[in-house]
Amino acid sequence: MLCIVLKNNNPFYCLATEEYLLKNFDDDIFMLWQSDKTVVVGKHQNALGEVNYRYVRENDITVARRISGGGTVYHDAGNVNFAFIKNVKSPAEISFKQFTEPVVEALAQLDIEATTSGRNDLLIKGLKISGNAEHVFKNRVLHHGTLLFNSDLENLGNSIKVIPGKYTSKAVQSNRSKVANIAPFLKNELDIEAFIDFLINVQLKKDGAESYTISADDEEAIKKLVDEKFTTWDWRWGYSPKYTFTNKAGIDGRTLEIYLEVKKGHIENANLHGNYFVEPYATELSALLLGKPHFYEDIRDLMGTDNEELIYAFF
Ligand SMILES: Nc1ncnc2c1ncn2[C@@H]1O[C@H](COP(=O)(O)OP(=O)(O)OP(=O)(O)O)[C@@H](O)[C@H]1O
Repeated sequence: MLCIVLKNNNPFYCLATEEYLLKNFDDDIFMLWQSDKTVVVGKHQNALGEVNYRYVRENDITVARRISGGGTVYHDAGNVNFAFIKNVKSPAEISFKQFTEPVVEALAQLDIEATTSGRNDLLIKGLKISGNAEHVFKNRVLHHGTLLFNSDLENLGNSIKVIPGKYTSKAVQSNRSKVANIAPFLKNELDIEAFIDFLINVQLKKDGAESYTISADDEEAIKKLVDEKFTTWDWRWGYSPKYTFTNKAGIDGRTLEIYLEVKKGHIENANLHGNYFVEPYATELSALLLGKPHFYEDIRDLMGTDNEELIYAFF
């Protein structure tokens, strides 16, 4: 097993590295990585419907999409991600427990009692400390999970706080859980670097484990994947399943009712009602929205305004 601690905190780079190692290596792999403030949505989720758009924009929180299914998680410098990549003979062989158990055992060595929940979570005293997801490629599986060590839980809560009812689709919805950090449960104080060292050393002690560093060739292929997939608008936002958006906003004492149908991130149908825009302007604007990306800059430019209440009414 190759053991890797990624030395790059760019979420797109880290997610691309997972995909690259899954699809281009033949070895079993254990990898740890961390990313700057990011909300990571599952492959089949509606990114706009999962994030608090205004909050993430105003707080420089990146939004990224991963290749595995499941719900939305928040990453920052206090969160550690682990990834197992393994060859399997048949899909029936894949179980979440097989990959969460080594993590539970490692935490037990730190005197922390973590339990697996019915869903794909790890809990301490009923609070979620880890969310897990998988992606299968040919005969290989990527299992990855988060570990909240000392994350900013206020930022976590705010960046995924959504107002229900605005977005409707068949997209996978996240299950909001009560979360906790691991650090407060430790008997002996440990900083996050020491925690990462500890986790990698637990794996390195196993038979056949060796440390691996991303090579210049790996790096080149990973960067290509970053540019061609992970940072693209089409993957991050446009990949969201078709959805409808409805909102009734009060702006400057007037009302604006918005109805949008959006496919591949682009507006296919739009209706603006209420007394915010007078006719025929409302109808004209509705027509102008067609074909435009459902995105901040596009709405702002189309409305020709910096009135944030008006722009954010569209999200
Ligand atoms: N870094 C994190 N670690 C653990 N839980 C988190 C984290 N960030 C957010 N959460 C919680 O997990 C919920 C999403 O969990 P859900 O079960 O929908 O997805 P998941 O399948 O666990 O995510 P993943 O697919 O990455 O495992 C969020 O609404 C939030 O309550």
